[in-house]
Parts: sequence; structure tokens; C-alpha cells
Amino acid sequence: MADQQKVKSVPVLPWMRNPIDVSLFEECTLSLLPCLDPRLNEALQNMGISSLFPVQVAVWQETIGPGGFERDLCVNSPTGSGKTLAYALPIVQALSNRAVKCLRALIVLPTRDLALQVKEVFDKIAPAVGLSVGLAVGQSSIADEISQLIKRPKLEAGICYDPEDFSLDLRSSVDILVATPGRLMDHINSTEGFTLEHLCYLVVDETDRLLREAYQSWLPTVLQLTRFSDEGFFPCAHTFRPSLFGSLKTIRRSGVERGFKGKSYPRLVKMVLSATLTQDPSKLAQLDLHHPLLLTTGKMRYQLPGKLESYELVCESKLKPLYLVALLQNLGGEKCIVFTSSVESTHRLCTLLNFFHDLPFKVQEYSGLQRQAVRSKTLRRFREGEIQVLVSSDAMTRGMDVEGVRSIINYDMPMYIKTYIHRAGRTARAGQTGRCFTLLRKDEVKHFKKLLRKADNNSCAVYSVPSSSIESLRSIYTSALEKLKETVEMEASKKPKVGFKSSSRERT
Ligand SMILES: Nc1ncnc2c1ncn2[C@@H]1O[C@H](COP(=O)(O)OP(=O)(O)OP(=O)(O)O)[C@@H](O)[C@H]1O
Repeated sequence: MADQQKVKSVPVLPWMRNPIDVSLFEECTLSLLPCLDPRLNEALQNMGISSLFPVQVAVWQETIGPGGFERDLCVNSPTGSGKTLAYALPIVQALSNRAVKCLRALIVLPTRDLALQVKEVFDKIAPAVGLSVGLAVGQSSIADEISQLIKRPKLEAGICYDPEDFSLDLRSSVDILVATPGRLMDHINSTEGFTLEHLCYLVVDETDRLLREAYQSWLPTVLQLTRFSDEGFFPCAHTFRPSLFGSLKTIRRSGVERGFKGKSYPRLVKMVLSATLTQDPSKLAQLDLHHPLLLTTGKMRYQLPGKLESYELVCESKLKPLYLVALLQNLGGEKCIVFTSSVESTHRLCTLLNFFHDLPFKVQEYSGLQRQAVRSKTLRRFREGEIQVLVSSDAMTRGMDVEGVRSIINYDMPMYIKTYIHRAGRTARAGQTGRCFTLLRKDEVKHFKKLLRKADNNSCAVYSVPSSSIESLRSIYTSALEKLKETVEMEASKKPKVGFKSSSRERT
């Protein structure tokens, strides 16, 4: 009852009460999109994109034409609806006529794999208008990253330069930076020549996830560094380290006009996006939004993709692996992600599945327990179709876009509707069809139904697996279980016995 009241209650913040409904927008062919730079039109065509999705049209209207980035945007739009291009395209177009290269747009994402994915989108459109895109995610060493982000002047041989000399003209090599919070903070704190002084656009993608954790206070730091300082009035009174960009300066003053009172001008434009945008006033307050405008899809707060079909599969707890294998066999080796509730169960389930010999598909694990390099390699192989079944913890839940994933399986029921939405959203993307199966114990059915009621498009059919399929797998299951037990014991004996144990809840 309390939950239902929560779903129906009106948003607390007044500006959320009259949102722009994205579902009222239609796709728009590129030739009809107002003001689109012809070079970007060509770049989009090269990507195989001939029209913009509704959320992209709605954001374009509020940014380039005719909205002019006057308000900060909060976008709550389903998974796979095209939010990445919705912010990337207007930012690239807005920066396309910049005269001097400096860091003007910052995109922050919670994970490295997501950041890499978003950078790829920018890489396909930004170079068309002469913009460069950088990455700060800790994929390479900090020194390598610095050399990609900062351009050092060519110094004359034989002359000794003072490294503390601020007149040395360090410049940004990039106009747009895609970053994770940790690495961003590393550069803010210690990379010489790295400055947010000229930043015009800040995108906080997967906002609710990013606002959940402080990540070394990255958000207050970024906001602080892009606010006005007294510098504009008293050029000598530097609050922060002086600009390393020679004569190029962006001076932010304290606005005095209506709507800008007490705010910095020129201001930092913010765009925040998620498929499950938070409505929590205290979290949103951290973003210091300027006349925020909410763009949302449909009437309900949570929306599942239009072409997603949900199925429940009720089975006994100890037979779950058998039902899973039978279901995977029914899916005939198509690309599929199996979600579990923790990194440990991801590892165990994947190990167990690999003891079912002769399965007509390749199974791999993807979780926060693995090193980044291993995860990235697995992801690449999954994208390329070398692996068909990915057993994953919630590390894969948000934002990841892998072509050809037609089915999602919740091996463990998600506890929250947000988790269901993000997991299920790895399929049925970009208007495609997809299915999400959830394996349930009898005692979970009621809770699951209640959970789904919180989202639109929530009908859920029953999926059944013939008992003959289960019976035929029993003997191999018994021997697979024995092998799993041996493996688990062996792995436990190899683990170093240290006093500190990291919590599995910290890892996804
Ligand atoms: N206008 C378009 N035409 C065709 N395909 C598109 C278009 N825009 C985006 N796509 C494709 O749609 C897919 C989903 O886009 P994207 O990853 O931006 O979704 P999203 O809304 O950010 O999803 P999530 O909430 O899961 O992060 C991508 O494969 C992208 O290439």
C-alpha cells in the first residue's frame, strides 16, 4: 500500500509537475531537423542514422532550436531510447563553431565501460566538425592520459625551463571529455594544465547512480570550479590556481539579471539523464540546476521499452540451474545476458554452466570481481558474438548497449523496479523487440508482481519449460554440481587469508 501511494504521489519539486512528454514527439528525419549542421548530417548518415528518435528531437528543440540551452535539462526516458545521442548531438553542434580549442564539455559516467561506449558515439560525430574527444577513465596510465589530454608547447632544445613557470602555454588537446568521477578528480587535483575554467556543458549520465555515491566529491568540486570567482572584478585575487591557458580566459561573473541573480554568468549548462531519474529533492539539489526542465516519457515515472515482453518462470529453488539451462537451450544460442544477485553467485553460476558439457553456446562471466582488462575483453568478445551467454552481476545492468541481445534472464529476482528496468533494458533497445525472463520461487511471485506494477507496460506472461527437458538434464546436473563443489573448495583454499574482507555489496 505504501509503495502504491509512493508511485501515484505527485513529484515533490514544482518544476517536475509539468514536464514535456517525450511520447508526444515523433521521429524526425535528418533533412527536416532545424539548423542541423550538414557535416553532422553526413556523419549521422555514415552511422546508419537517417532520423532522430523522439527523445533526441525533444532535446534538440530545447537546446539548438529554438530552446538555445536556456534551461538545464533533466531527461527521464526509457532504456535504449537514444539518450546518448540526445545530448551528444546538440553539444557537438553547439561547439562546432568554436574558435579556440579548450575543454568545453564534460560527460561523466559511473563506469569505465559506459564511458568508453559514450566516447565512441562522440568519436563518430565530433571530428566531422573539427572537435576532439578525450577519455579520462583510468584505462591507461595517468601519464598516457595526460599526454592525450594536454598539449605541451614544443620547447627549444638546450634551454632550461622552469616547470613552475605558468607562462608556459599548456593547452587542452580536447574539446570534449568523457570521464569517470575518480579519474576526473585525479586530473583536477594533479594534472598541470587541466582546467574546467572554460567548461560550458556538463552531462551527468545515469544521474541517479552517480548521485548515489559521493565519488570523492566530484560534483561539488566541478560546480565550484565553474562558478564565478571575484577574479572578474579583482583580477589579481585568484581563488584557484591561475589559468594555464596564456591569455585565454573565461570570466564568470555573478549574474544580477532576473533568473541569474547570484548565479554565475556565463553559466555551465547541465544535462542530467537516466531511465529512472531520481525525484529526491535533496539529491537533485546537489546539481544546482538552473530553471530545470523535465523531459519524461508517458505518465508513469518508470517506463519499460515499448517492445519488451516480460515472462515469469516459477521453479523450485534447487532446480533453478536446470530451468536456466533448459531456457537457454530453448533460446537456441542467441545473445543473452543472465543476471544474478552478486559477484559470488555470478562466478558460481558461470562455473556450473561450464560443467554442462556440450552446450551449444559459449558462457562467460562479467562482474566487478574481475579485473577491468578481463571484463573489457569479455565484453568485446560478447559484442563480436564469440560468446553468446554472459552471466553478469549488476555491473552490466546500466547503460550497456550490445547489439543483438534479444533476451535477458533474471536468474535472481531483482529487488527493486529500478534494477528490473535497467537489466531488462539491455534488450528491446532502439525500437527493437526483446524478452526478459525472471526465474522465481513460489514465495517470490507476489513481490515480483507488486514490483512490476510500478512500471508502465508491465504485463508479464507465464513461461513454462516442459518437464521432459528438466528430466533429461538431471544426471549431467548432478555431476556438474560435484565438480562445482570441488572447484569452490579449491578456490577457497587458494584465497589468501587476510584480516580484511571486502564486502561483495561494494562490488557489482
Ligand atoms: N536516431 C537513431 N537511429 C537509429 N539508432 C539509434 C538512434 N539513436 C540511437 N540509436 C541506437 O539506439 C541504441 C540505444 O541508444 P542509447 O545507448 O543512447 O540508449 P539510452 O537511452 O542511453 O539507453 P540506457 O538508458 O540503457 O543507457 C544504440 O545502439 C544507438 O546506436
